[in-house]
Amino acid sequence: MEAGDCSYQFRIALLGDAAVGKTSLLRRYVAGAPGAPEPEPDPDPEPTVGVEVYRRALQLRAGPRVKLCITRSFYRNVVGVLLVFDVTNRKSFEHIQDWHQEVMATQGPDKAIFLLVGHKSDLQTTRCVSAQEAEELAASLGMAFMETSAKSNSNVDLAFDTLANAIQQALQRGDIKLEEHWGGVRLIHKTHTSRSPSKKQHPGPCQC
Ligand SMILES: Nc1nc2c(ncn2[C@@H]2O[C@H](COP(=O)(O)OP(=O)(O)OP(=O)(O)O)[C@@H](O)[C@H]2O)c(=O)[nH]1
Repeated sequence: MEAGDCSYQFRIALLGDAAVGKTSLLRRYVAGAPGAPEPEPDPDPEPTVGVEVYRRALQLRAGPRVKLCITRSFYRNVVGVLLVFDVTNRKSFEHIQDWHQEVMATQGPDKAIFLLVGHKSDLQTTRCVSAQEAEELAASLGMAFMETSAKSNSNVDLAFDTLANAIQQALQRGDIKLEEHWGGVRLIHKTHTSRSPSKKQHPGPCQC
């Protein structure tokens, strides 16, 4: 596959307890796209209802471009999951394994790449989950760990970039496979998308 000939579409979900900051993280990431304004996290946003899809394109290190379709609640047919806890909320950390198991039970093992995210890293004085224990949990679940803050815009782009590049590497290794009826990953051949794409090889535009 030539990097310039095609691009990917990855479906990604952010999962975690209420109020850990999923919506703020997503909004910060999408607002960080070139040309977009950068809002402050909403100090008291309404709890999110329904499935909102956020989109942002990025360039993978290996060459291809990818469009991320990101939700904060829907986790069937996703290839990547950010498991988010709040570093100042111990319960949200303890629930991470439940979120992980729920994804595995919903779509089967070896279908998704995970990244553990300790969010609100700007709140150092009220932190109650150490980076070390989060690293240990991540290692035990076979995933990487990163701390982020939407408020101070720390590691927000890096978290999504890390997940997207890990997905691409898993695809290259064959650990994750393109499947015709699975929306987690789509491959879009740029030179063919505008004229009669074959269903198998050219799955078409974003449908997330
Ligand atoms: N200090 C700090 N506060 C944050 C950060 N991100 C979000 N918050 C605050 O945390 C609260 C919850 O943020 P949301 O983004 O609504 O969290 P959520 O996980 O989407 O919540 P639900 O919709 O209930 O699932 C809000 O008051 C945000 O302003 C951050 O990085 N640092």
